[in-house]
Amino acid sequence: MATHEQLPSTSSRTVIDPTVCEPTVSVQDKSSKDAAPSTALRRQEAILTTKKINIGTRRSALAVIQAENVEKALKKAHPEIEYEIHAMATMGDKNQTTPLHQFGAKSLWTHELEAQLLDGQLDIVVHCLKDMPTQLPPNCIIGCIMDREDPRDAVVMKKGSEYKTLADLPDGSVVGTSSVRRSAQIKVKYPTLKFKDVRGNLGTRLSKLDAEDGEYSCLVLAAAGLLRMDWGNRITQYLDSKTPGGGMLHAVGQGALAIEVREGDEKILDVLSDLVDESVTRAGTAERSLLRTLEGGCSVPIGVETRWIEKGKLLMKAIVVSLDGQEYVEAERLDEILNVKDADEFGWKLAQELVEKGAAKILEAINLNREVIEEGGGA
Ligand SMILES: NCc1[nH]cc(CCC(=O)O)c1CC(=O)O
Repeated sequence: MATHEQLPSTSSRTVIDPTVCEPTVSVQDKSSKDAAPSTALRRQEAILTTKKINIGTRRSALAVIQAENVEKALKKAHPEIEYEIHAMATMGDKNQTTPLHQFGAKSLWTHELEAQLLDGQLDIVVHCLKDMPTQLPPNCIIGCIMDREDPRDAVVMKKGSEYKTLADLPDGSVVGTSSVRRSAQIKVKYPTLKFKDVRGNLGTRLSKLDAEDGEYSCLVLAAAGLLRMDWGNRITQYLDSKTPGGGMLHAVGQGALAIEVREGDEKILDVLSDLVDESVTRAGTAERSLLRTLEGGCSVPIGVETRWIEKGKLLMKAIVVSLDGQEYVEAERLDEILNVKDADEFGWKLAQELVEKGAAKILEAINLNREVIEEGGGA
């Protein structure tokens, strides 16, 4: 059963309708927060008593850049507070050989950091929203979803390649990706391409691609990671629903940064409220609600694309694909989304639409015959 992103319990924040579903995880909704009369005063007090914030992150180059971006934004909003970044290796970073599906849930990238957060050694943890499980552990919540880098997937050709797009590649060319969402969607449009797993952080993956005796013709990666690393010049094609010759939809949460905090840590929530991007929070919440409704605890090859058509009107497209690309179900929905609760319901409704169109059958077949149903492999 799907459960909603729970909102913090103070009256100043929106509360999910408990009759719809049991709340488990929280997202800070700035609009509802600002509505509280005593907010300004309480925030001022909280900020005055917060002296230092310990920021946790994975230790890959990309993760550290992301944490530094968060630190920069926090310093700008609250220069009086001291910040320290603690970068640590998670299980996913340490073990690059065990097939991802043997680890089970995505918490592979988040577990150790969450343990330190709950212990009090860390005050906030910076994550790619995409890497966060849709159900967080008890007492952990999303305190802030920040602005979003380009959410699209992108093609990176091997250095010196004469090709630019997936359509250019000769039959049998090998595309490097560990994401079944990517391979399944690409198979729909380009059935003659082959796929091979590629693991490691972004730098490692690019050197595997460029190696002289390398076996990959190209990689498909999140544009966001490449752009944050300043490797945007390696991108030869962006993939989205409108890509000529056949596009694809990105992962839930892709491109957005999220900050995880201890539930009830009002001081930290108040400090973070300056970093909240409301549009991204709502779009990200809708995407996660769709995933939570469909996945039933497991990762699945589903893609999404969200776009604000005009103020308050969100368009979401979604696709569920069989692993071989032979079957897929698509749906889209346009609705007025004024807060996180609307966004949560919106994602749930689009998931229902996909199920009605046959997504459940595709997902069932995948769950019965599970292989690497995991997004990515670390960055
Ligand atoms: N799977 C790992 C991962 N998690 C987040 C990103 C990219 C950055 C982002 O989405 O914010 C990546 C790399 C990739 O998929 O290419």
